[in-house]
Amino acid sequence: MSLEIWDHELSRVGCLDGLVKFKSRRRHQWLEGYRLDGSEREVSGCHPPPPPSPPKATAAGILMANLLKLILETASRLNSSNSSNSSNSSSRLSSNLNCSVSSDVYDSDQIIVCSSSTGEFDRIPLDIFMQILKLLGPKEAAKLTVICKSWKVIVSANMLWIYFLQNQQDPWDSTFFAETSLRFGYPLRTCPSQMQSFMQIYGQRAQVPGAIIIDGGSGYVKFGWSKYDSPSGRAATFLIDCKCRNLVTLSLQCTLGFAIFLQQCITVFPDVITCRMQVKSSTQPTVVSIPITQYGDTQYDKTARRKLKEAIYSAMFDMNVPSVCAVSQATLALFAARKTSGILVNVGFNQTSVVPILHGKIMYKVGVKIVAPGALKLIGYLREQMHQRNQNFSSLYTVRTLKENLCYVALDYEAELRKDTEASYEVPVEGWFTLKQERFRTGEILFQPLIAGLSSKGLHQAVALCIEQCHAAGLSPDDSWFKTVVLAGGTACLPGLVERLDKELRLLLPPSISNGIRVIPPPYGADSAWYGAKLLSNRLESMQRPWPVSL
Ligand SMILES: Nc1ncnc2c1ncn2[C@@H]1O[C@H](COP(=O)(O)OP(=O)(O)OP(=O)(O)O)[C@@H](O)[C@H]1O
Repeated sequence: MSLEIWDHELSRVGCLDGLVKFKSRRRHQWLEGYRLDGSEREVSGCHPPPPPSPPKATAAGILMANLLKLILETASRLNSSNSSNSSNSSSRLSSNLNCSVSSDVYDSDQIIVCSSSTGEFDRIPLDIFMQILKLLGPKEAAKLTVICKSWKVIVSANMLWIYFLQNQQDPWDSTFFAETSLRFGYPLRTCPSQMQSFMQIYGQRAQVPGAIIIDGGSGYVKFGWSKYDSPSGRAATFLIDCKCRNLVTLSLQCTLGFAIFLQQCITVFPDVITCRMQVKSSTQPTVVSIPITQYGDTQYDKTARRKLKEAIYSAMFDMNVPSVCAVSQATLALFAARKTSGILVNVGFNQTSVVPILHGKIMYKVGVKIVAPGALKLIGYLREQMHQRNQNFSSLYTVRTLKENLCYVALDYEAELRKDTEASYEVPVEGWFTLKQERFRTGEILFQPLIAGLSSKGLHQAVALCIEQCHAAGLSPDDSWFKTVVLAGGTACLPGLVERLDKELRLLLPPSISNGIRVIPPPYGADSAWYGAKLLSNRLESMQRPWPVSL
């Protein structure tokens, strides 16, 4: 058999008649025969093999892939002809392939030695072998496991499947997070038990069906498919606010947020699924995020949460959804930052919530804090300031656009007042607008609500109080879980917010507690909860058993 291939480093591989011949483009010398540990055995003028580089779909790769496919076919034929004595088939196949020496296989970061062989392929250095397998792709590589035990060991190497997982749409860390931290569902286990091999994980993930994800925000609902990179669309939900004020569907008195969410379940969600996503609700598992509505730890709050749970079930199952997973928006936003414990600060549409979460569970008994300013208040305050400066605009959309593009949070408010902060932005159709101090005065109401006439705690005070209470509660031997503060919500994208909150927390808290505090920006902006739900829905077990509802 002869084969010629080209690669970016090795210009040619000669005939496969026992020895593999490579010619280095840089050194123009033939390299022949490699020891199995990856170092070359000099046959004629050898040089060290090049470091492994990411494979490219070169002609060389395609040819090599074809070669391996050919081997696979031959091996499968051999395998089936020997199937009458299947227990010995792999060893006979090995001897057919002239096995004699041992091969080295990477297992995660370690190299383990197995005393089997791949016959003539033992002569190929492992890293080149791996490059070839990468070129083959996951489907074809998986087929090679049937050849014999040795091939199975090589092809099952974690490093290969980590590569395949890394090169999927999902970022590698999200795959790892979903598999290690979320795979057992609620309640999350502190220590994930033994990991499966990454080959199994790859195979199982490939079989997980897509789910519909609906993040029912109180201002905007975000919807889309778990298999897609980002939400397919967003729709304003705050418009149904006024309808909800009259909504009395439950015997229980409930908060406005509760009623809005219920209204969303009944009217918005069916519309999103059938009209906007154009899919039959009866065919798709669905993940729903639930805004923080009932945040106390009293019997009344617990009952309200239970009622909400039942209402979600009945609303979703009325739509014939095969399975539903409803998880708090705060928990999902924390997942998006690849965390299962920490303090989630959601700068929401109507209000801002500070939510302590331990192992994926909201710590109501420590206390969820609510501060008044949310996106709506910020927009309202900016509008007021613009009116005072006689700036005219035809819609709130203009104010929102200016907030998103010109506003920021000052690190030192007093110092910022003395600076020239004038900047302009062109809003489509409306034209150019210039803002001065409004640029940072707007975001400042998160820290000093009184500026906008709101008698609420500042965000930093609410977060510091939450951290102190988590510290005092001693819920976990690990004293650092509450030192991770994750921001979420569109308004949390305001530049400077992370730095200011970090600074204020260090000023407010004693060093023994503030040491090690980390404020993390919103992992995916306004879509953080949606991404958290995406991670959850790609979790394997999610699709295989009835899903829990967790508030
Ligand atoms: N980059 C940005 N900078 C500032 N504000 C932004 C940015 N992106 C989005 N926003 C604001 O975020 C707000 C919407 O936030 P979000 O979608 O998180 O609300 P929601 O999820 O509906 O609210 P809730 O969390 O209360 O349910 C809008 O007012 C929008 O102007």
